[in-house]
Amino acid sequence: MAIVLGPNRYGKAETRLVRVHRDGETYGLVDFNVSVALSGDLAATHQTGDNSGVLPTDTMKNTVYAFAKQHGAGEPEAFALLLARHFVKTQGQVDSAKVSIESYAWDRLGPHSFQKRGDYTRTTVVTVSREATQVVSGISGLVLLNTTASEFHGFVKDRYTTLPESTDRILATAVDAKWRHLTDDADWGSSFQGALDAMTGAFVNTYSYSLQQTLLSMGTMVLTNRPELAEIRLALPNKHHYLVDLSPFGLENDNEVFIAGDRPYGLIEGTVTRDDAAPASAEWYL
Ligand SMILES: O=c1[nH]c(=O)c2[nH]c(=O)[nH]c2[nH]1
Repeated sequence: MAIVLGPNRYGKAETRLVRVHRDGETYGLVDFNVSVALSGDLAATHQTGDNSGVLPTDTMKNTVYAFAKQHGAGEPEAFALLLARHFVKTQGQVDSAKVSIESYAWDRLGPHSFQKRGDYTRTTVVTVSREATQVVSGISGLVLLNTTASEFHGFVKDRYTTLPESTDRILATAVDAKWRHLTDDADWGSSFQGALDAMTGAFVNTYSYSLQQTLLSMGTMVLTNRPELAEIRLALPNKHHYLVDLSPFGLENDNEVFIAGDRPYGLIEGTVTRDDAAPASAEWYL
């Protein structure tokens, strides 16, 4: 009886690629989650640790980003075929390359602005006491992205600061907001839609030097457009998109190829208030 190595494969799973295609004033956006798995003559690394036939998974990730720059990223099938054929063609020890891509859809809001497809959640919390009634409406999971018109620089630099200054970056967030009504009587449906349109419009139209600035402009637009509202609270995660350094491959990256970060993320929170509004009931502050 012998104990033998059975079927095996290896690769880089879930490379998060965001590819911005700049076509004049209009920007395209492709959002992929790419997984590569190679199989072939890989016995040596398992049996003796001889890695002479092992293409590092790190290289697979780099290949995804380099190919996205060189060939663009369009239909996921075409991009997957390109990658899979590359690994089989260039690596003699590889018999088979499996490339899986999840593609996330974004709907266009403007020349460089997008909303992630998929429903947000509309929320409400009503509190009735003997003295007062408070109606709070809100939204969560509204994911917005600007491919440009966002900068972040001039910030504090201490001995731990490594963040490069940016004069052109992706700005993306998942809006989590709650707003309180002045009264218990409104056209709730159009009030919600109006608040949503105001938030989205402000995100799209604000040339941003910080997500904090975008937050205030979103809150201000909501209160300006919706006289029935007293106050809005916004929690905006900064969904970071990191520019990939393609210089080791002799490629420029003019804000075209990004790693979509997961965590940690910046979290920017703030309240915007109509200063003559009656104070909220206690629940608002809990
Ligand atoms: O808009 C931003 N605000 C920040 O406070 C911050 N901090 C950071 O690292 N990146 C950003 N971006």
